[in-house]
Amino acid sequence: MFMRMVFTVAVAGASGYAGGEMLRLLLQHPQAQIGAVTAHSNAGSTLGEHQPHLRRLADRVLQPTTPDALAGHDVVVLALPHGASGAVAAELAERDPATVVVDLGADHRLVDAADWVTYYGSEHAGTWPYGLPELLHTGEEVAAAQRAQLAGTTRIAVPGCNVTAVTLGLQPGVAAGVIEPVDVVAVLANGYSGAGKSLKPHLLASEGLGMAQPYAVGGTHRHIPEIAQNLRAAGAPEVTISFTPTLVPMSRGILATATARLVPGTDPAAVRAVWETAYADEPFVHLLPPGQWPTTAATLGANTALVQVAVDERAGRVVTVTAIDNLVKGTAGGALQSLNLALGLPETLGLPMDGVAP
Ligand SMILES: NC(=O)C1=CN([C@@H]2O[C@H](COP(=O)(O)OP(=O)(O)OC[C@H]3O[C@@H](n4cnc5c(N)ncnc54)[C@H](OP(=O)(O)O)[C@@H]3O)[C@@H](O)[C@H]2O)C=CC1
Ligand SMILES: CC(=O)N[C@@H](CCC(=O)OP(=O)(O)O)C(=O)O
Repeated sequence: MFMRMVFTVAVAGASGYAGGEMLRLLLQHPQAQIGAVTAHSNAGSTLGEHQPHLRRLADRVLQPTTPDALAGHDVVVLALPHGASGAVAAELAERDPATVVVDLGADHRLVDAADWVTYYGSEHAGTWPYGLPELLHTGEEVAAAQRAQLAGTTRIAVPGCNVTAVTLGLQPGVAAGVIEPVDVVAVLANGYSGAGKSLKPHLLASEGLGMAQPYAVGGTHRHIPEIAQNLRAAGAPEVTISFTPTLVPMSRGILATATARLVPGTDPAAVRAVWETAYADEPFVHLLPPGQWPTTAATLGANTALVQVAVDERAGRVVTVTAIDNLVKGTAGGALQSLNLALGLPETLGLPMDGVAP
């Protein structure tokens, strides 16, 4: 719909990590024109005080996050805490249903309202088309169904960053029926930016720089139902997942190691071809050559997910390792990729394929 046009975009939560990364990517997008930038407690200050790396927007004044500030744009990106985007989105829909609203938070991701209540403990805001273009659906070799849902949509629920990493690692094996999704174990190393900017004692550099610390242990993490939802889309009738994230001293990045039992009778030598086929045509999901392992460093700043798969024959398990930048493919990059599809633009437009190193 905006094929040869500029689109205007407002970013709510522009003082935060996800909002800041969205702005960084939008500045590189040839058809995006940045409109209002809003915040909450920091409204009234300049963007440069919070995002000093975004030089071209340094003098922009952050407005309060109100429907008045956000209305009148072609696209609104909500980078707000959980529970805050539902009300804002509802007001925007009343004012201008044609505005494309992209929610980086969790409010509109889950299909089952009961899952929302269990893991988030509030009223469910509703379900929107899910912003993971590569999501496999049962019986398909390519992710055409998810892309079809995103084409022309005015609502996008961007996945959680941990969810993106674990889903991309495991879903080819689920869709092809070579792994059993009832005994999945995922352990993740997570950078601190995933926790947002708000101050918490365990996130102080004096504490965090010297340790790796697990959190949300024992089946409590909010991303568990979202991962299960995705693996069910890929064809798993039932999913059981043990999920343990670990904060490690890096600012960006997720390294997700997810393992599952190999379906008995499966030829271990045939497993790699399943992942090769699933991702052969994906611009942003790269299965590495045998023997090369994903690292978070190789994804920083890029919208890529690096994936590797191996079979542990003695344990009878398939081991997948996936690296992403939580703020790019895990949030803002995945959002922009989905937004391109929603606007009828080339999916890869304006998105970085190459990272920064070292
Ligand atoms: N960080 C990440 O890697 C990822 C984040 N996300 C999601 O993106 C969203 C934003 O996360 P992130 O940027 O990390 O968080 P931050 O804490 O860094 O930023 C939060 C933003 O929301 C604003 N805000 C805070 N409270 C309210 C409120 N009550 N109403 C409206 N605005 C408010 C803040 O404004 P102010 O500064 O003025 O207080 C700030 O702009 C969350 O839903 C998060 O879960 C999703 C995937 C990955
Ligand atoms: C390090 C850290 O705390 N990471 C966050 C990731 C947040 C995320 O992916 O986003 P949503 O909160 O929008 O689901 C976590 O594990 O909860």
